[in-house]
Amino acid sequence: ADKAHNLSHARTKVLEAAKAGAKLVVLPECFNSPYGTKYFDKYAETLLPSPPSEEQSPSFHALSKLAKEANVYLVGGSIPERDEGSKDDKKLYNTSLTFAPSGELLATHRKVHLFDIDIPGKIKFKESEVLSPGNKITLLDLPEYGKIAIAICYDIRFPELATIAARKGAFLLLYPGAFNLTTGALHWELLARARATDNQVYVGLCSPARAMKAEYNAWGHSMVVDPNAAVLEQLDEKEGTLIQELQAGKIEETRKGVPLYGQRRFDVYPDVSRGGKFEE
Ligand SMILES: NC(=O)CCC(=O)C(=O)O
Repeated sequence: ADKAHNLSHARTKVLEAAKAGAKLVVLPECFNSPYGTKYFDKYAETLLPSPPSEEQSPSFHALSKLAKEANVYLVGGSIPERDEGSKDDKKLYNTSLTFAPSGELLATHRKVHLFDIDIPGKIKFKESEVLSPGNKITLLDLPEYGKIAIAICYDIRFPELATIAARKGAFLLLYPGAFNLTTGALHWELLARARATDNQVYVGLCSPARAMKAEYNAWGHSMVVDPNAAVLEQLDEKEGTLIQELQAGKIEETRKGVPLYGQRRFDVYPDVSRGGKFEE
C-alpha cells in the first residue's frame, strides 16, 4: 500500500538487474499500488500534458530517472492513471510507461481489454466499474534490438492484439500482469505459450509476487517463453528477479522449421494486421 516504498524498492531491484547485465527491465502490473477497483482512484497519477510535473506523477519521474541511472530500457509495469483532460472528465486508466536509457518516455500503453470476470464461488472482478479502456496497440522500436510490443495482463487473452504486433515486426511481446489463484493456475502459462506459438516470437510476463494478506492474491510466476513456446525460465510466487538472454536467430530458426509465415491463407480469412485500426 505504500507507494513511496514500492518506488524505492523497484529502484533497488532494477539497479540489481542492470548490474547483473539486464538491458531491458520489466516491472509488474500496478507495481506501486494495491490491485483493486477501490484503490485506482486513490493511487492515480496524471500523465498529461507530458511530461507531467513531479507532483502530478511521482512514478513518471521515478521511472524516468531510474531508466537513466540503470542505463536500461524500462517497462514500468503499470500504474493507475487519471486523465483530467478527457471529455468525460477524469477518466481512469491502467497504464504502462516505457522509458529509454536516456530517461525519455518512449511509449504509453493503456490497458485495452478491461478485466471483467465472474467465476461463481471463485472470483469476481470488474475493472470497468472504474477504469476506461485504452484504444491502441503499443509497438515500439528499440534501435539496438528491434520492435517490441507492450500490453497489460488481460490483454493477453486477445490473440488479435498479439498477432497484429507480431506481423508488424515485434520480436517480443511483454505483458506486465497480475493473474490470480483461480485463472493463474488455469491459464497464465498456457496463454504465454499460446501467444508465443501463434506468433513464433518471445513472450515475457511479469507479475507482482503473491501477498496472501492482500485482497487480491496475484499468481506470481513471471516467465519468459521462447518462439517455440518453451518456458525458458519461470519464477515461483515469491518476489524474485528473472534474467534471461534472448537468442538472436531463434525466431528465424523457429519459423524455418514450422513455416506458418508463408502458409497463411488470407484468401480464406482476413489478415488482422491489415485494414484494421492501427497506429504505430
Ligand atoms: N489484472 C488482470 O487483468 C487479471 C487478468 C486475469 O487474471 C485473467 O485471468 O485474465
